[in-house]
Amino acid sequence: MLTVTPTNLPDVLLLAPSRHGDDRGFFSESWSAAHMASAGLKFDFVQDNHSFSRQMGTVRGLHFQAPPQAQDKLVRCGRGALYDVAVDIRRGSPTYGHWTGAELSFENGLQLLVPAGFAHGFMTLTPDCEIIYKCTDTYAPALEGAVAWNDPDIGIAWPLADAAILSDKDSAAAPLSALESPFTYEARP
Ligand SMILES: Cc1cn([C@H]2C[C@H](O)[C@@H](COP(=O)(O)OP(=O)(O)O[C@H]3O[C@H](C)C(=O)[C@H](O)[C@H]3O)O2)c(=O)[nH]c1=O
Repeated sequence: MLTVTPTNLPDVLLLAPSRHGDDRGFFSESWSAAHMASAGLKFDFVQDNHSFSRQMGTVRGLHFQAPPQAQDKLVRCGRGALYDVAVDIRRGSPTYGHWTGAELSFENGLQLLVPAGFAHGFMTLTPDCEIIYKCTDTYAPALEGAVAWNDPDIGIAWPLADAAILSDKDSAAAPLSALESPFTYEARP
């Protein structure tokens, strides 16, 4: 069973696969093409990513891959907790530059569906935090792009903004205003 909840950004969805608890713990079908199809969702995932961040307050993002290898992502937290964020970077979108965020954790089992056309990033809320996410295209470093995590024009309300730990790459990312976005908004039929 899969529960799908809309967010304030159309196309970015919060998914909750059911968990079967017993005295040992729980079992969950963390991803099922059948459950996705039942919810009207079809994504051909081809790569799983798994990253580990030792320190609370670690920020990775905001990143995207440009077409022709743009990636839809289905994100979950395997250990600890994190604040996951998507930003609409589709030129012409009525929600261009708008963001949505959700706390994903081992405990809540929630997942965020971040379609291509959205920059993705997260901030860890615990030490020793693991993120696991499925992607619909393979890694293409030449097509990677980034937007500043703390762009004031986006205004993401990061939970631990004063304690952010970033890579040099992410510290140097430009604001959205400097981006020639490779994505164009197409209204759903
Ligand atoms: C993304 C990626 C990276 N790598 C290698 C490249 C580097 O040697 C090393 C670390 O890469 P990076 O610093 O780009 O990792 P993150 O900062 O976690 O980047 C990710 O952060 C946000 C949250 C994302 O949504 C993207 O998937 C991705 O951009 O892993 C690979 O081998 N394959 C990959 O798919």
